[in-house]
Amino acid sequence: MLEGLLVVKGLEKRYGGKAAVEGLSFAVRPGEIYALLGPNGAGKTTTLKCVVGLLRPDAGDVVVCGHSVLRERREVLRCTGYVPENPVGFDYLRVSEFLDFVGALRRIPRDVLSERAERYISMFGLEQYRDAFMGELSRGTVQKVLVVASLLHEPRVLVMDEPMSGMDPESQKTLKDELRRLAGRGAAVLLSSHMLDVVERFASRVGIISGGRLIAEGSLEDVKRAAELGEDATLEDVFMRLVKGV
Ligand SMILES: Nc1ncnc2c1ncn2[C@@H]1O[C@H](COP(=O)(O)OP(=O)(O)OP(=O)(O)O)[C@@H](O)[C@H]1O
Repeated sequence: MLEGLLVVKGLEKRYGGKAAVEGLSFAVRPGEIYALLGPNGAGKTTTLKCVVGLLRPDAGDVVVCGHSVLRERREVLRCTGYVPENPVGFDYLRVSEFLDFVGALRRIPRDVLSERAERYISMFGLEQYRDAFMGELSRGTVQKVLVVASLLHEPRVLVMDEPMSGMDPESQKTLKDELRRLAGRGAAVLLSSHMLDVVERFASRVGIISGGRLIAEGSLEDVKRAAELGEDATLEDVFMRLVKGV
């Protein structure tokens, strides 16, 4: 039986008649950074949207912090921080207003919110953007603000869809360090990524999906073995072998 802070059980999602995700099961345990990998259209975003209840699965369920996303989405959202693939709206809010808004939504006491927001603003070098409108920020800067917003309520579970895309190397490092720190304190991190070289050094486990199905899972060593590759193989070699058959 799968156990973890986040458990995906027999997930299936269809668009029209076509399955985007089929029979997908995996778990992310406390302290783990789990990277979902796969080619374009493999079903990563669909999976993450099902995890946070943005999409309703056609079969299966996701249990986060012991709560079913089908029946207890509110509880799931309470213990989860989510970074979507594409930024959503809020162009008319200043960065500080957006973070206040998220803090209010999360019912974070004002003084706590202000201390946490300031810590993250300084960590991600966002000081000069406090008064900028979300709509006038560069893509990478919006990404940093969305990451900060997802961390404000100190969630036990983090679900991040390509969180490093568009971020400069310094911010990528900051984010990796912070996610490692949070995982070290018992958080479960689920992220999708195309950055195999980053994931190789960063993730505790990977799940490789193709055509909506999990084709390999485990530590780097595990997936190398699954791909029948030697010690020197990289995650890119594993990916190419398992996904492309080369
Ligand atoms: N709203 C939608 N309507 C119809 N089909 C969709 C919709 N969203 C996704 N799909 C299809 O579902 C499949 C999985 O898409 P998904 O976005 O989950 O893949 P992904 O692994 O996140 O891809 P990428 O790496 O390109 O972000 C694809 O075939 C895609 O075309």
